[in-house]
Amino acid sequence: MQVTILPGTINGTVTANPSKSAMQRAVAAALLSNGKSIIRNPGLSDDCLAALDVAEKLGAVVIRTEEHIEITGSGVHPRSNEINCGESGLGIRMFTPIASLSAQAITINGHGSLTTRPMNFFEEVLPQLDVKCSTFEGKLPLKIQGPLKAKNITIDGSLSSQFLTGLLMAYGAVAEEVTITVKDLKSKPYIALTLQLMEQFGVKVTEERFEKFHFGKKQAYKAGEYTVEGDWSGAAFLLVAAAVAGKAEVHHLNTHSAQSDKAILEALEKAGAGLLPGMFTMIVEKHQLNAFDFDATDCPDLFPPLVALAANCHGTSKILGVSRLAHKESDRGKTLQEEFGKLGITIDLHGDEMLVHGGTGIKGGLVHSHADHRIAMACAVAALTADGPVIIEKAEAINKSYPEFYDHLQKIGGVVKAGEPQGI
Ligand SMILES: O=C(O)C1=C[C@@H](OP(=O)(O)O)[C@@H](O)[C@H](O)C1
Ligand SMILES: C=C(OP(=O)(O)O)C(=O)O
Repeated sequence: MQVTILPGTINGTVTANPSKSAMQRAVAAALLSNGKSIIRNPGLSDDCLAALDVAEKLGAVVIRTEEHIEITGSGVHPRSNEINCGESGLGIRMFTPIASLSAQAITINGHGSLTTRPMNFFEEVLPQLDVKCSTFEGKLPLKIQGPLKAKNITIDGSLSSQFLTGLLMAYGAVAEEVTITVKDLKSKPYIALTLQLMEQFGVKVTEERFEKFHFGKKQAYKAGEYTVEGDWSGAAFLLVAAAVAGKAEVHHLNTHSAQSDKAILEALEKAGAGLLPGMFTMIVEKHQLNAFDFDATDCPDLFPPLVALAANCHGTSKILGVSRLAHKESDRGKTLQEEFGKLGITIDLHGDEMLVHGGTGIKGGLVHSHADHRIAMACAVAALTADGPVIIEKAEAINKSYPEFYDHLQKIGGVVKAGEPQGI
């Protein structure tokens, strides 16, 4: 699907979409709880729907109503010997250790970019926990057979925090007096989010400097009511749109959230945007913007909106953490360089550093999302200050995390047209 975004001014109010990171974790915790959990403000992006499907296949009863989702869990009792995590990195890395809690042999699959993302971690780690595990040359499909035994273990956290999230969630159901030790953990705030969610579902883990995670007496997840927070990762695009092209008010954003991507506020502040934070609302408005330096190692999903911001800032912005992007839905450092290059913005990649030469003027043109939701959204934001329309190919990629994105962009004043521009 093609979408065309016209240059123009932003001015409007919108409510943030639900966080898929929070929603997926809540679905997993509800599956592991005994009894009925109610998830309010549920996310319905593709990654969230895949999580609900996996939870059902692993034994939960899921009922969707107009306002909320009920998940009745009783631990892992697979109804199928195959699960599919769609395109979700978090989904597969979280549900693999969870599915390993059962003694049943299970094949775990996915599609699209997930089939190219590394899964060797499981082959190295799960056998240490008495789980048989094989991959196809480090990639999907994964074949596992548990039951997982929670033991003292040391793992490498440098590739992705998602593997640790999966182990923590699974250990929460069975662990007793054991410690997970992690070396070189990246994306730490995502682990803070995992621990917070586990505690909300009744499981407490003692954490030391994000290196040691200790489980004391045996605990059990407790079913309950959970409201999914607004998503800072998706809202970052709207906040940048406001900073470069007008003004916007975004509701349902918790400034005390554990979500790593609320760090977009620091970058906006460094760039000189006008910020008016409330407890659950952010107002951003356009001011003169200057180049900024920002370390995105622990919030890698911010790279695409940061690049859209930097393209509008006078001077060269430096963003650290590019090596974290190689195994996302696309190789995002290179994808951003290629697609923003088509819009006249030069990006240099030097090791772990990205340099964005901004303020040189954004050109209209034809770009491709590479089936990566965050690339489609970054290009849409860049279009607002371009000298002509930007046509985005494979624009439906947004459905992975933020199906409401184009509607929300329109709500705050963006002009979005399906297909190629006509008579523009
Ligand atoms: O736990 C999560 O919800 C996520 C963790 C991050 O992955 P890494 O830990 O691989 O950086 C992030 O990029 C991803 O979009 C969501
Ligand atoms: C990388 C992402 O998600 P995941 O790893 O869960 O697929 C993302 O949402 O940008």
